[in-house]
Amino acid sequence: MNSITLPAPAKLNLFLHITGQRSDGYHTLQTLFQLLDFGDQLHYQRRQDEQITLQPDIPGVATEDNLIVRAARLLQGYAQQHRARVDLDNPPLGVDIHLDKRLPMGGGIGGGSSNAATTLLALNHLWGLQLDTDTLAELGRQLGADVPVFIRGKTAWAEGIGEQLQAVEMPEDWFLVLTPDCHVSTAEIFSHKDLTRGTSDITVAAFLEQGGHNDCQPLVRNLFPEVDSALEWLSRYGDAKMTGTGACVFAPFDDKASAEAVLAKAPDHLKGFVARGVNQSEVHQLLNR
Ligand SMILES: C[C@](O)(CO)[C@H](O)COP(=O)(O)OP(=O)(O)OC[C@H]1O[C@@H](n2ccc(N)nc2=O)[C@H](O)[C@@H]1O
Ligand SMILES: Nc1ncnc2c1ncn2[C@@H]1O[C@H](COP(=O)(O)OP(=O)(O)OP(=O)(O)O)[C@@H](O)[C@H]1O
Repeated sequence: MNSITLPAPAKLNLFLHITGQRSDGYHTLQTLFQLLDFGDQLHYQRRQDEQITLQPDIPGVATEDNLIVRAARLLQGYAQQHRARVDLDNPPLGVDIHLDKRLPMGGGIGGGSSNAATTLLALNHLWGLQLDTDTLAELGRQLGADVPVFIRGKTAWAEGIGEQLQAVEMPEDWFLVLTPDCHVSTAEIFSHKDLTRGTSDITVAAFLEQGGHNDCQPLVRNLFPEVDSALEWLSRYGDAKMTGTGACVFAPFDDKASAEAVLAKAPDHLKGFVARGVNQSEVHQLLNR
């Protein structure tokens, strides 16, 4: 196989409870990662040398820092180390990558993390590495706390720092996601003195019955008026919440038409998209074919 095209789906955090902080600074949390059927698109073309290229650049993100390039380099290094001992005649591990970016950055919908996960999955396939899911998830974890859920490709309950995952079947609701025009830094929110860090653990059953909240939401609302006004507007039509550390906000709807009807009413400055919640990522469905 010489080329492959795969999506990089977005996720929503249906709730996000911060339950504590570890000695390394990372926060322990509970969340429900809901995968969506909407995202970026990536195309991978094998090269006959060991170079890794990415087009087009993301404005404001240096190529070396791009999670797509970092994921490709990490996998290349891992494969070179582990393959060399087995077979020196392997074809070169190089690739030209093309990115069609649709997801807003810093939106709390996991765009960068999903790009990284799709890249690990795609190159494992394209380069014929046959690494198992646990190995890919561990490589992904080194790139970001949100990468493993996209590697496993299932809507999931998460604990720990977000890496302990348990698949959960959710009703495949439709969501209206609004993308306020501001960029929220995850690191800034997690290091803020006013973040609530002591929410008690709940069970999956308790969440399914009573729901949950997002501990980052009050803080982000205070810091970013754009998020505050998006939440206020969407609350008129549904159960509006923020995802992750923001900036995106969302509400569930029974069907696509209802979600689209609300989006059509949004004031000009409020952009967004309608997507369906899925229990399995489209990436895995395509790779399994
Ligand atoms: C808040 C969530 O979006 C929920 O889905 C994620 O847990 C964030 O995951 P992510 O964007 O992949 O985060 P990373 O890139 O690993 O970390 C960004 C920064 O957020 C902080 N961070 C992240 C995850 C976590 N459980 N505790 C943290 O304190 C760390 O300061 C870290 O430097
Ligand atoms: N391929 C990429 N796509 C998006 N962002 C990237 C990428 N590579 C690096 N980044 C950097 O990562 C930052 C976070 O991007 P991302 O879109 O994952 O945010 P997010 O949606 O808030 O993610 P999360 O929900 O995982 O916190 C961006 O601001 C950008 O600087």
